[in-house]
Amino acid sequence: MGRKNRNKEFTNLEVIDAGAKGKSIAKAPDGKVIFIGNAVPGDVVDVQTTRKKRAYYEGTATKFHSYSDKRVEPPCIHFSVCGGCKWQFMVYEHQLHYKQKEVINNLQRLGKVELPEVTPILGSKEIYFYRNKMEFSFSDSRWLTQEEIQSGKDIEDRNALGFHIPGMWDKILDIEECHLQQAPSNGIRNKVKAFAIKNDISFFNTREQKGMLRTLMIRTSSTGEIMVLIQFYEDDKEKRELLLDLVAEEFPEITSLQYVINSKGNDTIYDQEVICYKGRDHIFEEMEGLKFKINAKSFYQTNSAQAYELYKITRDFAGLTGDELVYDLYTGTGTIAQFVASKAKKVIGVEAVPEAIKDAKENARNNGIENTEFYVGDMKKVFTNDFIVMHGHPDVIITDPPRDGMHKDVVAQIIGILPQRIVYVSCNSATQARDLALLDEHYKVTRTQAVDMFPQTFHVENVVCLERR
Ligand SMILES: C[S@@+](CC[C@H](N)C(=O)[O-])C[C@H]1O[C@@H](n2cnc3c(N)ncnc32)[C@H](O)[C@@H]1O
Repeated sequence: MGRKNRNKEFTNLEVIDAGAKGKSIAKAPDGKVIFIGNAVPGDVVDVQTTRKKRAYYEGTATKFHSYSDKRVEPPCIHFSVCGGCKWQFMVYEHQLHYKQKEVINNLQRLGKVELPEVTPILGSKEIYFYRNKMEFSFSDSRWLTQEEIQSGKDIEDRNALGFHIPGMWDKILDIEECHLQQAPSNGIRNKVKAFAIKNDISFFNTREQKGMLRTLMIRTSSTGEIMVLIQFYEDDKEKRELLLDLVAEEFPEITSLQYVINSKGNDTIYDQEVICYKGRDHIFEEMEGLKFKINAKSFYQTNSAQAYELYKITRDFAGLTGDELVYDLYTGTGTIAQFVASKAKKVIGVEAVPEAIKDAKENARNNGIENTEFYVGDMKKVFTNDFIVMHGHPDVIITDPPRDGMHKDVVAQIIGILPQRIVYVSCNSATQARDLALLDEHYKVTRTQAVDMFPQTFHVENVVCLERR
């Protein structure tokens, strides 16, 4: 016996807001909220629910009675299928409005934060082609469009080089043109695919775990350098070198051509040997005369221009006079630490990834910075009383944790040592709000500034300055 379809249909609903995870919001006649993925605030739609929870529904707009004036025609041909730029159909100013609203909402509702005057969110000058790093996956089972399926034809070309279909680990959407990374990113990706097909180099099959080509990573930098890394699963030296030579010949502007042979189950390269085939094994990014060496495994903020803005705000909020001992928690490759170093007495960076700390030390040395020190380890284990005794009591803590926010022991440790000022940089204002609530007894939020690093998505960065009460 088939399961009863519990999905509901609602007609003529006005979409009233956009909320968490980028979904738009309407109210059902029973008063519950409906989260809708394919509508913009201001649209009037019929909705088919796809999921029912105690407090809300999830659904899809099936018919549009009228379109919102917040809509814009998405420039990308892959828009409706690709999960990458979910807000491409919304005018950029409105994207910014909803991002700012989300941050304020989280800080006030989840963090119970008493907010100072909120300055407007800092939008990105470039709203397309702003990313400096993209990763594409190869697959021999390309995602088929509705038209292809309905045509009933036998489809021979199933090779794809592109992005995972949201929620489907084994299906890749073939990408012809992506609007996220500047040239020659699209050219390189399309040529790599064409060369591989022409020379019969097999694409990866996720289910059967076979095939040669696995992933392609392209990194570009503001200095004009380009890194290309091809990850192979099975290896065939002759074919591998043929492909790499074709790419090098076609794109002489590539300054770093590398590869990995990775026959393990997952395709992360962090525990793999990266082999440099042509050029250098790194590229450089530059900011205010500081140079940051980036290798294939290095973390670097993916929107370089907005990262510069974010770091300037962070430095400004830190209010340094040259006398302060600063801790830069979750320092990554030490970019913030080096960016503020000339304004502080000393900066101490802590980070879990050993390679990042190695880069941080090397970059600081190459930049002639002598007042930074970097330490590796899990924050809650490294950032202890003994560490403070050894390295000194911080006047200012800058913290830039991953999406999960700070571990509660790290927050407790900050409360234990009570620095005068904290600058909290966050890519997830919900976890930031949770941590601010824990700090509230001792700290007052004096400044807050949202920064848009990822136009066309619902993601937003937020910087908060906290002063001791
Ligand atoms: C958002 S990034 C910040 C990077 C850096 N501030 C920047 O702007 O380039 C967060 C960093 O926290 C590190 N991290 C994550 N969990 C950690 C932990 N438990 N202990 C220490 N570092 C951690 C990550 O490796 C990553 O480099």
